[in-house]
Amino acid sequence: MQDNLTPMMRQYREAKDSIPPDAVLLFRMGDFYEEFFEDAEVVSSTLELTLTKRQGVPMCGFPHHALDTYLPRLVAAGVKVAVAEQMEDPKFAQGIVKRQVTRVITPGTIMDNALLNPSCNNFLVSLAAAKEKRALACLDISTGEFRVTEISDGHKLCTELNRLGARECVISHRLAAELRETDGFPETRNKILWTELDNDDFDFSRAEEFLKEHFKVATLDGFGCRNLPLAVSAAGAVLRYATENLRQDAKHILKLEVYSVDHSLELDSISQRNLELVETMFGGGKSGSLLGVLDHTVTPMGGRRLRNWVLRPLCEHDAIVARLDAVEQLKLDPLTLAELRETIGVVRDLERIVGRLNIGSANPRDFQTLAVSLGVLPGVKTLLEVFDAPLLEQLNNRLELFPELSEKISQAIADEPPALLSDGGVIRPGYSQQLDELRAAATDGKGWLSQIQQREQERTGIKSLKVKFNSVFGYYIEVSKANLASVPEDYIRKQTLVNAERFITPELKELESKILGSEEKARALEYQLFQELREFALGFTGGIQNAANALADVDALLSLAECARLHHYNRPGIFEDDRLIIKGGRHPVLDAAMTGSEKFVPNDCLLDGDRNRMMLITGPNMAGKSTYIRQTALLVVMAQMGSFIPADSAEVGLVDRIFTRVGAADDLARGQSTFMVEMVETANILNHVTPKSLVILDEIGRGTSTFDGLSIAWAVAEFLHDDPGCRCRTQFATHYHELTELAQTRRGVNNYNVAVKEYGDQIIFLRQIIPGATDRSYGIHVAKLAGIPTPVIERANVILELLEKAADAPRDAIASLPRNTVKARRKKGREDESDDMIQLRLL
Ligand SMILES: Nc1ncnc2c1ncn2[C@@H]1O[C@H](COP(=O)(O)OP(=O)(O)OP(=O)(O)O)[C@@H](O)[C@H]1O
Repeated sequence: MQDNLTPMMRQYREAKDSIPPDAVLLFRMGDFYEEFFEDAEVVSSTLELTLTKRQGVPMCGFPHHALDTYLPRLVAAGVKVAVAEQMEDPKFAQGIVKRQVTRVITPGTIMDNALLNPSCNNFLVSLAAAKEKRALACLDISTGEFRVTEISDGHKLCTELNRLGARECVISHRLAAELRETDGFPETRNKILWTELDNDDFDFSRAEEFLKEHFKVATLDGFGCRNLPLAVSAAGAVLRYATENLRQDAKHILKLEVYSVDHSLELDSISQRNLELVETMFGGGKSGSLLGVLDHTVTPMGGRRLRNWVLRPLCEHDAIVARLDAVEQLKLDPLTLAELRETIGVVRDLERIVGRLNIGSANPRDFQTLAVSLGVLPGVKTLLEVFDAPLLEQLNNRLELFPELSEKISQAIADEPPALLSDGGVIRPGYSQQLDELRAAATDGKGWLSQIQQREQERTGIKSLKVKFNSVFGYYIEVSKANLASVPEDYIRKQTLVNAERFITPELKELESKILGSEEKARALEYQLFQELREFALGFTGGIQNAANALADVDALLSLAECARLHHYNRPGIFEDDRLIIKGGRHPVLDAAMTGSEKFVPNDCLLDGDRNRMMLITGPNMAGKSTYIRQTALLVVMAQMGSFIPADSAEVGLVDRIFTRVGAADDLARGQSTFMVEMVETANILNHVTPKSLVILDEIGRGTSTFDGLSIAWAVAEFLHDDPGCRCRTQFATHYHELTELAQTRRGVNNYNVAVKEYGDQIIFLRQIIPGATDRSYGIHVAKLAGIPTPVIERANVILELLEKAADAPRDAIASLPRNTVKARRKKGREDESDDMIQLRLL
């Protein structure tokens, strides 16, 4: 079969065999990238290109210069793409042109700037598993970040996968089968491309050897990998996969860091979404999220770092205080703060430029931006010297300077270099004498020839003397027969014609060798000089990565200080106990958005251990309950990431996890009902909460019958308050007014409500959280505000009155019930419910 193929098709087949089976191959043929067979169908339908057929073979293609447009579209559509380039100039090829797959682009191994989001990391992760243990390695090949951790708690693993926002995950066939069986990682499954690899790729010895070879070390102990065999398996597998896709060693991956997820406040994917930490709930992007308010970073690295801080607040007192000290000093010196932000704003994406330099895909402009970025570092250092906060001093010490490299680049690269090296004009005039001569030969060649012609005419007195060119002799001087007597002795005769003779001179020949091919030679020399410069720059990879890392931290701290300054935030106190006392707290997003006449109403929070462990918040619809409890969680996130917060004062006892049960986002895709989702989320909280956690509950049990819902809500509240494994800080917003009676039997439960004023049949929301319970929801008022027709509103009022009368009985009964009689309570609830139904039907 293979033998019947044309040589070109055989070459195509070989290339296809060398790439993953699910990747499409863009095969360079002259000025086009061509696709064949199923690949042609995928590409034509994704890019809406014409699908043709030649000898029954489906084909599709596009011009080579359209690659930059089409490649991002294919990758964005989730297609894995392999590119096979022509490895020699077809003009000089003997036989069929050599072609080779130069890269395979999958969502996790993107290097092209056009395909990357500057404000997010692009993580490729891998999972390795053995018994109950899991290891997760994450690699951002574009920035050079490479980390690994071992996690035994499946919940934490899901959280971490979500937090990383991984684009692609590599796992062994074996683990994939296991996950499918156990329905592992449900919430992350759809967002990630799962790539299955051979089980052997995760073999410990193979992975260890690969990593040792990559890092050129004899042991991985230096990276902290001792006794972490699973971590080594995951890390080896992911790096090997990435380098295989890149078709080269990723030299800028200089270290592997071992980290622990326990060093940060855990925010599971549900809380990440509910609290709208980095994007709004319904795919609305960053604007409107907490990050949207906090992000005043001026570099892409800083933007990514701050995003990371929001998703990974700290759990350690000293580390938080160190950040707060830095933010405080920066905030107190607004002039230096502004100057630092302006100076750092010049720095471009150093991490990714260094990545491209190492992979060989950096373009001339990357060098220019590298030089400009490195050029501002001395200024940044001087400005930072003003401060003595230990963290700022530490970061300043990590900011190495690179005068040699900046200078070399400034000398070598032209002021406005083209984007492509092949366009020429990249190297600055004066950098290489040889290059200057070649360029001059190419551009000035014609001028020199006419100068020689004029000079020789004057020297010999032969007016008709001409400098000419042909492909046999190159450049020559032609003198007519009549003037031969005046030809000087240094002319060397080459040819005699009927009416003229042709001569050459040593000077003319020297010039000829300079002019001919000078353009091509100039380009080759430019390429060589560029490569030399690249080699030189590669020597600074580690140093630049360190500096970029420190700059990212500085930029993130500047951003927090700027935000604190703009929105009048204050420094929170951080404590090791379980207090959470906030005075005059504001919701960061709403507070920043309400800049008009209507101002956000500040509220307090009092959770300080035994007597104040649970705040039960009742109050009308639309009063601000959800806003208030989310605000509490957001303020804790901000405080623990080292930010000042929108509050008059705050004392935050360290929180280990924040759990939220807010709203009811249906999960129709996974076939779960609203109530089921609510219960799964609640179960997750009850199973994982610890005494150091903060739990935010916005109504529980709304999705089922009133008494089932109330019973569940009641039992959950009791469990959170009483169970020795929980006893956590809780804010519980509810419309089940019966629950307020818990405050009478539970020492740590306190009632609060949201104040409203009534004017006739109108209500005014005061947005103030005040102590005490309420027994009114004003739901019908809100329904009226929403435009429900008057007859329906009137009828609802009548029904409400009846129901309230009927409900008095069960409420009294429930309040007096002991904890373990939920079943009986439920039964009673159903009986009451049916009484209500009978009355309704009678009305
Ligand atoms: N403290 C505040 N200051 C000013 N406006 C506020 C405040 N709190 C809430 N709001 C405004 O009130 C609106 C309704 O708030 P929220 O959704 O929190 O009410 P709710 O009591 O949870 O309502 P429901 O019980 O119907 O879910 C918010 O969208 C916000 O615009």
